[in-house]
Parts: sequence; structure tokens; C-alpha cells
Amino acid sequence: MNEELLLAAKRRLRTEMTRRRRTIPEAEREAASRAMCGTLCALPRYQAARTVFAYASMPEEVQLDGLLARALADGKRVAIPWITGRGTMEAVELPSLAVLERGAYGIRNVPDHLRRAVAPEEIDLAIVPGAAFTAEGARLGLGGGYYDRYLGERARGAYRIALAFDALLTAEVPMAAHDIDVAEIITESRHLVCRKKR
Ligand SMILES: Nc1nc2c(c(=O)[nH]1)N(C=O)[C@@H](CNc1ccc(C(=O)N[C@@H](CCC(=O)O)C(=O)O)cc1)CN2
Ligand SMILES: Nc1ncnc2c1ncn2[C@@H]1O[C@H](COP(=O)(O)OP(=O)(O)OP(=O)(O)O)[C@@H](O)[C@H]1O
Repeated sequence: MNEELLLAAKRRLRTEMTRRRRTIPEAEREAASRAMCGTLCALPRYQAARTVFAYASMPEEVQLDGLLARALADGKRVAIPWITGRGTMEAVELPSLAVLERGAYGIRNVPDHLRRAVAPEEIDLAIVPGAAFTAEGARLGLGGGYYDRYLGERARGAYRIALAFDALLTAEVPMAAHDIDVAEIITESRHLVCRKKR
């Protein structure tokens, strides 16, 4: 598939899947998010991780505030994205949930005066957001290329796990060479360990 067709196919799927995740009722979203975070925290991978890169959830996403609080309480260093430019981001240390303020694209962020970068090589575990996934670990993001660049070029040693609603699993996600997959997917009902296909 050429690049243009690939991007058009991604855009189509993204529109469909972001619509789908917006329609999940809030109570269901909260329950599903709690179940996913519970599964994640039981994993040795999580328990062994010293630095965890996650994200400050937007309303339609898997709700990670509970996970962020738990990881901080577990004594881990927790980092979230800080958008630095078009398609580029850094990981910044999250000192506590209380400091978060609305930033770019309405996503909550660590305010300037508290911002401390975390070196990408130090990230043990990355919790990756996404609009759609396949059981094999292919991922469709929001279209900014932020995670593909950061995980593919900077934090290459980070182990990648996605938390996703069952409804966002799909048979196929168009993937380009630079698209980054995930090693495991946790949904509210399943834990998938993905086989490397590419
Ligand atoms: N919670 C959270 N934080 C995150 C991400 C995420 O998926 N979830 N990101 C994951 O990458 C990065 C931000 N990604 C973004 C990707 C695209 C747009 C954006 O341009 N949104 C436009 C519509 C874009 C379009 O379709 O042209 C908009 O909302 O109006 C914003 C943020 C970093 N932080
Ligand atoms: N590693 C990369 N190097 C150069 N360009 C890239 C890279 N990753 C993505 N891009 C470009 O960024 C744009 C968005 O890519 P894509 O649609 O795959 O993003 P996404 O995976 O949905 O987003 P995100 O990673 O932010 O969640 C595309 O034009 C793509 O070619």
C-alpha cells in the first residue's frame, strides 16, 4: 500500500474507532479502566518497572489516574508526555496528580515550573494509548506520530503495553514501516501477549 492510501485507510479507521470509544458510557468506561489497571498491576513486568511512562487520560480514553496514583504510591518514577513540537514529545516526571493543568489539545500536563525531563533510555515500561489495536499488537494512534517517533527512535528499550477497551480491538490496522507495535494488550476482559509478526 502506498503512503497516501495507507494514511487514508488509517484516517478512516481512526474516525470510526474514536467515535466508538466516545460512545462508551462513563460508568462502563470507569469499570473497564479499573479492571485493566488491576490486571496490569498484577504483572511482574509492572512490579519490576522502576520508571513507567503512561499518560494523562483524555475523557474518552482508558482512565489511568488510578494507575498513576498507584504507581506513585508504589514508589515508581512516573512520566507522562510533554508535547515539544509537531509530532515530537518528551517524557516528563509526574510529581503528583494534583499538579496537572490543562495544556496543548486540552490534555492535562505538568506545568512549566515543575517540568523535569526523564531520559527515554530510563523508561522500563510504556503504557501506550491508541484508537485501535489488533490482537497481534498493531496499533493505530491519533495521527500525530508522537508515539511512533518517541518509542521507535528514543525510548527503544521500553517494554510496550496497551490498555484498550474490547471495542477497540479490530481485525486489521494498516501499518507503515515506522509504526510501532505493542508487546501486550490488556482489555477489560482479556490479556493478550502479542506474537511478533513483523
Ligand atoms: N492522553 C493522551 N496524551 C497524549 C496522546 C494520547 O493519545 N493520549 N498522544 C498520542 O499521540 C500525544 C498527543 N497526540 C495528539 C495527536 C493528534 C492531535 C490532534 O491534532 N488533534 C486534532 C485533530 C487532528 C486531526 O484529525 O487532524 C484535534 O483534536 O482537533 C492531538 C494530540 C501525546 N499525549
Ligand atoms: N518514526 C517516524 N518518522 C517519521 N515520520 C513519522 C514517524 N512516525 C510517524 N510519522 C509520520 O507522522 C504522521 C502520523 O503518523 P500515524 O498516522 O502513523 O500516527 P499515529 O501512530 O496514529 O499517531 P501517534 O503515534 O501520535 O499516536 C504520518 O505522516 C507519518 O508518516
